Amino acid sequence: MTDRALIHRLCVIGVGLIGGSLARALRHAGAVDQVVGCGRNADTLQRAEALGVVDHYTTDPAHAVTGADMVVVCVPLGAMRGVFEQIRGHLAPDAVLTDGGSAKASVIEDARAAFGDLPAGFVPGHPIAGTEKSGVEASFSRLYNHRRVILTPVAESAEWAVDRTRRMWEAAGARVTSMSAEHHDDVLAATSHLPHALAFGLVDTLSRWEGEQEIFEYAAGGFRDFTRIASSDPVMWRDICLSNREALARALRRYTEDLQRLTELVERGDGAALEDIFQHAKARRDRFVALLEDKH
Ligand SMILES: NC(=O)C1=CN([C@@H]2O[C@H](COP(=O)(O)OP(=O)(O)OC[C@H]3O[C@@H](n4cnc5c(N)ncnc54)[C@H](O)[C@@H]3O)[C@@H](O)[C@H]2O)C=CC1
Ligand SMILES: O=C(O)C(=O)Cc1ccc(O)cc1
Repeated sequence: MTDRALIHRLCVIGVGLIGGSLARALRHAGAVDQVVGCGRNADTLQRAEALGVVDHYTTDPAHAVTGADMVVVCVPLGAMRGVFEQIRGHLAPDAVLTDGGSAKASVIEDARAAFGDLPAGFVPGHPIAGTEKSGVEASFSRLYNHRRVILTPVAESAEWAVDRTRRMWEAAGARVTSMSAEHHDDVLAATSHLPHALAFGLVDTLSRWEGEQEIFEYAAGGFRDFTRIASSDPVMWRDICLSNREALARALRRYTEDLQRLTELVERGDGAALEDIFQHAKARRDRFVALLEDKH
């Protein structure tokens, strides 16, 4: 007799980069018996089935969650509440309900608005892994390898549910930590939401400068590195910025103040102060990259 898989029936709502990669990783690890995909578009789901990412699919979320012991919602943040409303009353009592959304307080608020009393199986989560690409075609099984996943359990989250969610992400290759949704949103505003807003903003600004054709023609690797994430999905990032408005606005203001100071140093020609900033930043980034490489 073989061991029981960690998950019998996995339901992924939103089979794109994040949901598709999770399904692939769990299949690869032998951690799931059956994967049901759900989305709005039957053509996309059919492609997911053809790629072997899901075994079955349906466009009806209520039907999709029926009989699932693990439900992972991987839709853009603006679609979370609608999905929760559609699955309300159809989850098995012992099912885990988790998500991959990039902001967490808004997902919890959406779940409270949709469910009233939160199910004991509800465990919000966020894989700190992704790319600038979207859709099931961009998904791959190693996406979560050695990457972090943050869980932000609420008071209602049962221990068995948190434990099963943690084991699912570990089976996908990730390292799991927990924190409050508020802390998560502050940290991610600084490390992810701010850089994405800046990259989108920089490319937009330059694209409206006179002679923009020439600017882009002569852009070097540094420009490409800095702006890769401006190729990310605009609707997804609109939703993230709106869902984490307060923390992101605080981060943008702090950054604007420092940028103002940098502008003054350049105008004054204060080479010593500029070099100080650059030395400090280089040392900090080199340390960060070395740490990342250590973990691989
Ligand atoms: N792209 C990234 O690098 C990361 C994204 N996230 C989060 O993961 C979530 C999903 O992002 P991706 O997988 O990148 O997006 P994606 O665009 O690749 O996939 C989203 C899927 O959800 C489906 N969808 C949209 N609205 C829906 C609805 N109302 N009902 C059912 N399905 C619906 C879309 O058709 C698509 O298949 C987002 O909440 C995002 O914030 C988290 C970590 C990294
Ligand atoms: O493309 C990249 O490097 C990313 O930073 C991907 C990413 C996007 C959104 C998240 O919530 C987490 C990771």
